[in-house]
Amino acid sequence: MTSLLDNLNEPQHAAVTLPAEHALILAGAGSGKTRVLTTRIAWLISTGQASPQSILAVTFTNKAAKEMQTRLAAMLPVNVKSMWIGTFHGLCNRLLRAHYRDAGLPQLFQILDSADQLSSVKRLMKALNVDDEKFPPREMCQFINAQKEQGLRASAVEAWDSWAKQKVEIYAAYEAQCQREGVVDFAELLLRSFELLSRNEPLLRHYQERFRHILVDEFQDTNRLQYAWLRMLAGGPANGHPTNPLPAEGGDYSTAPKGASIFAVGDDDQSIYAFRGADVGNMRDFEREFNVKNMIRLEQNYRSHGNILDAANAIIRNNPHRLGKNLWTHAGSGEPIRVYEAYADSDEARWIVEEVKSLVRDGHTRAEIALLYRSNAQSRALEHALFNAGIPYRVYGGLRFFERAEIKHALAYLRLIANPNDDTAFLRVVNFPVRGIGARSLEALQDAAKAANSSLHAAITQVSGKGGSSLTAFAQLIHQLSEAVHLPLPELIDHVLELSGLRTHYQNEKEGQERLSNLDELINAAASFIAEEGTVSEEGELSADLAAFLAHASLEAGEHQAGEGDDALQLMTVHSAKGLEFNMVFISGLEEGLFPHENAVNDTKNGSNGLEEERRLMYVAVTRARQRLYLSIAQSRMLHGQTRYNLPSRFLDEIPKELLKWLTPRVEKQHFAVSPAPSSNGLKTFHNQSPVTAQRPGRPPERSGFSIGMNVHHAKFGPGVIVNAEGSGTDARVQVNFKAAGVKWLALAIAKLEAV
Ligand SMILES: Nc1ncnc2c1ncn2[C@@H]1O[C@H](COP(=O)(O)OP(=O)(O)OP(=O)(O)O)[C@@H](O)[C@H]1O
Ligand SMILES: [Mg+2]
Repeated sequence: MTSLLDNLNEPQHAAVTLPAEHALILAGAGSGKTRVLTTRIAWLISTGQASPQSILAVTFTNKAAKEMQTRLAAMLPVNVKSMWIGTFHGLCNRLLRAHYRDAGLPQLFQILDSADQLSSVKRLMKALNVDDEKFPPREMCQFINAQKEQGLRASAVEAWDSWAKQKVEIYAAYEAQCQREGVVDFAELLLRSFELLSRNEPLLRHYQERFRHILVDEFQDTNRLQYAWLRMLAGGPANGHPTNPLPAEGGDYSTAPKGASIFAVGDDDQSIYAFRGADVGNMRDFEREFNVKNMIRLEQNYRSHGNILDAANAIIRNNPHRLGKNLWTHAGSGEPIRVYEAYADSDEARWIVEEVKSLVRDGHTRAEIALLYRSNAQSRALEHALFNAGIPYRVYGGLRFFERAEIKHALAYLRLIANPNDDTAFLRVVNFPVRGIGARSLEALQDAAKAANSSLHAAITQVSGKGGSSLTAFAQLIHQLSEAVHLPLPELIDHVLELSGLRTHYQNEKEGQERLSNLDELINAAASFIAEEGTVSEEGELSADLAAFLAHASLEAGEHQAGEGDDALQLMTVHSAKGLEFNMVFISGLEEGLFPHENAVNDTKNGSNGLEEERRLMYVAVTRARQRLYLSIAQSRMLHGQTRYNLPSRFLDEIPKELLKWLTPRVEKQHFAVSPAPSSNGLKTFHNQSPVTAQRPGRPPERSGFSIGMNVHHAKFGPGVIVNAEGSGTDARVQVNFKAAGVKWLALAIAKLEAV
């Protein structure tokens, strides 16, 4: 047993062996928070202080949950699979599955992922004849999710003007639609399970008595509802007001009689989900409300070499509102941080490919090399170059396996087997593969469903004529598929692919080969899912495996993909890299406007400063690296169909110069070789013709002394780079991307612009 505690430093040891009381471990990146949390679970169990069943552990991703289970399994002879270790969504799903009746859900309720939610809202707004320009569906989804994350049902949202009232009405109609269809979105998983427990005293007591130890990783990124959920489970008051679960000011629940102890670990400097409602204030509230006596700080970093850590510390120091801590390491300073300034994104990608190749030649495994970027849109150019170079890579969080169209089609059939009233699934495949059901029949069906307040499936009998008979044939197909529900899951899927016509459809499609192999991969995924997590169906019960697999497909999308065992380069956004570590890390696209993201720079709403959050994100990115860190910049980049010219990110300037090794000369002034080309949206775009060495002058304004790509200075807006130009003589205007002020058009005759 002492071996469990070997290799812990003093504060880590103290944290692992704290008495069963509330505790907050506040510590920087790579200081061993996750390791401490996992070791504490093992220690509690192996010393007999806790049974595996009495532990609830919350991780940020499913990948992290799996890693924790693997580590625990290596430390302890217990069945870790049955333990409650998972994400908030995963744990809530488990709770709702176990108590679906009490939660007012069908047994095989389906989970809507974000894309499903959007299409569900769009469909609803169309049915309600709501102007989607005035109420963009995407914003409606954000609105609905934000309400749910505050614990507010539509009936509890206050609206003062007609615009707000209309939003609340859409929210209410959306709630009704989801309920009718037996589906829940991500935010609903949490709210529904919160309500389930807060309204069901015996059930709450059961779980409160069961979970004696609640451990939460990445606590800084919990939102208000998640915090309230934890607080309730831990034996805080059962929260009298179910529609408003937010903690009352000044509550002190530390004396609650049967309370579990909460062991929370987090890092305020790594809070990167404020834009999605996460609230660092939860750390302060936790400390105050639970009267936390055990506060431990860990400051020794075991992950990164000194130079990397110094860079991270230097960057985060620019944020004013920190709880304050500094990381240090015993490891030597290691190598300098390599910086490459490319003239274009294609050049950046090419350079990364060459570096990766040479790392692999030197014996590094690809799985230990990560390629990080701020936005998903950046991955396309990188993937293209990697694909052409034949480098195996895996994208986390991009277009994910379970989100591919052919997979969603197959899953839609499975969802209809589980629940024919799932209208989202119904509409996805009612005429796919094509079976002659036209828009008019569907409109008639939707009208009938609306009149009868029923699902589309239930309204089929109301539609007459030719459309009606095609719809009836579809209903028969679903019925026929449902009769096979007791087949083992992989066989059921195979059967569905065959009978639905999906397989034939893709066989006849020119480029269908990849889609067909993805569909086969779905069967494999189901088989390995059953092997790993298989459930035991009770007599007469609908296939529990099917329900579990569908939940898995919604919740785990993207976190692991086919061919997991291969040695592949790891591609992901910085957000999805949280908590992970790699020997070699590339951070690409370090440009103003991209990282920090332009939307964030001027964003100060919700009391959270967008730029500070971007800086924390940069801190997360840098601290993923163990041995070597590469930073890259592209002077021009194709994004969303336009070429943009950007300045290097301000975060680069925040790293002390002596830590950096420039692989390209730092050229102060760049001329781009550009030629204007018309684009379909009427905007003028420029395409790079050749590398910067070509030195062809930019286009108009002629003789003005300015050219595209030139660095300039403006008395009010400060430094920037010219990215576009039009007109000539006194009409000449240039578009400048200013480092601090963003992109602006200026008339040269008026603006006091200086070349620098
Ligand atoms: N006492 C120690 N001795 C040796 N290695 C350690 C020690 N503590 C932690 N480590 C190692 O340091 C690395 C970072 O630990 P861990 O991932 O737990 O940090 P963290 O604080 O959770 O980081 P993050 O904030 O990025 O989530 C891991 O590889 C871990 O195994
Ligand atoms: Mg961690």
